[in-house]
Amino acid sequence: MKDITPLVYTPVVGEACEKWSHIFSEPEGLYLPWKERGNLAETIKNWPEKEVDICVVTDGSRILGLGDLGVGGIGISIGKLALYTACAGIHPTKTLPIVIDLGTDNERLLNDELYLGTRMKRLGEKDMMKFLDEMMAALKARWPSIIIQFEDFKNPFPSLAKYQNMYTCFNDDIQGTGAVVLAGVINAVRNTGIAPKDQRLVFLGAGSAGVGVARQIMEMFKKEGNLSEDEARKLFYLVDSKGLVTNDRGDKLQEHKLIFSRSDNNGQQYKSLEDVLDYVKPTILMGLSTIGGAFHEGIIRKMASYSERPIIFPLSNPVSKSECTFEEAMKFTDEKVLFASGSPFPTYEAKDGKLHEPGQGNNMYVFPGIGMGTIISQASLINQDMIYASAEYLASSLTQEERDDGLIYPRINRIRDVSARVALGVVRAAERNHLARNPEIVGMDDDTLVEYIKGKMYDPTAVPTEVEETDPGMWNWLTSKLSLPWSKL
Ligand SMILES: NC(=O)C1=CN([C@@H]2O[C@H](COP(=O)(O)OP(=O)(O)OC[C@H]3O[C@@H](n4cnc5c(N)ncnc54)[C@H](O)[C@@H]3O)[C@@H](O)[C@H]2O)C=CC1
Ligand SMILES: CC(=O)C(=O)O
Ligand SMILES: [Mg+2]
Repeated sequence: MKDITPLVYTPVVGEACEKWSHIFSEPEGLYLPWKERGNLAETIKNWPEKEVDICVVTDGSRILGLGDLGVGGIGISIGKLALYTACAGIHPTKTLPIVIDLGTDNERLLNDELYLGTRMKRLGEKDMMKFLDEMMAALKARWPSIIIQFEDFKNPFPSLAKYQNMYTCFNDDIQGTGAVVLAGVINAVRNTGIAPKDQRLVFLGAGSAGVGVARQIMEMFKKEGNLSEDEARKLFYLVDSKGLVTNDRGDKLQEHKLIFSRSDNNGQQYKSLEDVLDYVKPTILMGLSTIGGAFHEGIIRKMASYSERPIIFPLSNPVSKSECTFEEAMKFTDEKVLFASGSPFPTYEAKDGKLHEPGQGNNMYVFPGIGMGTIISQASLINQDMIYASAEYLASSLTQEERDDGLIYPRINRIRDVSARVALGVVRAAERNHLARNPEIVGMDDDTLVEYIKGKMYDPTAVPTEVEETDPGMWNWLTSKLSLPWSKL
């Protein structure tokens, strides 16, 4: 997993999405273009697999931190679903990558004669919602239990608000990221010895991921720190491209930022990150800004001057967009930082020769378990309690050895075990919320349920030898691959 995830996922998947129309070899997923509106149910029938458990859908408008990549965004749907198979054992033929093609505002793509998508400017939110209404209904009509994961939409809040109580769906960037970062923060905050009420958090980036993460951490501070909503909210300072988000900044704030907008700035506006840091003196600094290198030496040194164990999470992807590297964070904090990044970084050799491993605060630690837990429980909805449980079970899944080594996330090579634990948490939350519908799991204790989950995981090393007799789906899949050149197998 340690070797393969950087290839099928961040950072290399980002490059694949950028070059998608040039490296295209086979569809690998479903392309739903605007011109098929009114006909999406028929188009979706073209997908050859009878059973689909889960799909990842993007509109390609904000792929990692790389911006609008049009239909090239399907690479991220494919990459995420490859991780569903690798991390949670969802059978590959039961996964469906989707890109909806509503145009692109990327001039490079519009002028590229090899671009595979529709050559038109991206349509607005109203058209998108109409298209999504039709797609959601068509997916559910064909596969009634399908789980729909929304991924890398530029503005994902309206679809989440509209569909979360209607369909079995979740938004990975708001909810999955919120959960995975919360898990890292739970473990990191323990290591600082500073109580939640005395933490101060600055977020560079107030988009879907930034606000999603801030909301989840706020929930934890309310629960664990016995804080009121207002007391917890006041610990958060969000910074976007215009500076600190305040009520009197003079621009119309997007709806999702309002919850964290400050009113205690006495008319003063803080434009740069440096100014915000001087004002807040935070103990925690999060990067979800897509601005590579934004946490430069001066910023990191300031963080080191405010607390003994500064928490610095440069979470933007891919590596080129990371707000700083692990090496920089270690060097400029005198090796005291508690660190996690969205994309992988190499280990760091400290002055005393000890090797330190960076944490990877990436939603890949939770979305496979959220999907698997939903499949196992046969839950009809994915609610906030299920998302929160994924964070709690991830946080508590570290082994003693990992804790002794100072890790805040489990080692990636254990991801299958970890995903089973996360799935367990999701199932338990579904049961608590009366959403679970699988009669087989009623009354199972935790150990039995974890074994049950693991038993349902597809194991690629156990492909049956007589595939044509035992599993026609697998046979079809294999033969379709055999039409490719040998080198691609
Ligand atoms: N580690 C993980 O698991 C995840 C990481 N991400 C990463 O987070 C980043 C942001 O994703 P979204 O929030 O969905 O994007 P978004 O486009 O919704 O938000 C980006 C935010 O950054 C702000 N920003 C842009 N330029 C800035 C500047 N110069 N200074 C300060 N703020 C600036 C924008 O105003 C906006 O608030 C991406 O790089 C993405 O790859 C997203 C989801 C999961
Ligand atoms: C990891 C992820 O979902 C993102 O960077 O958008
Ligand atoms: Mg994403």
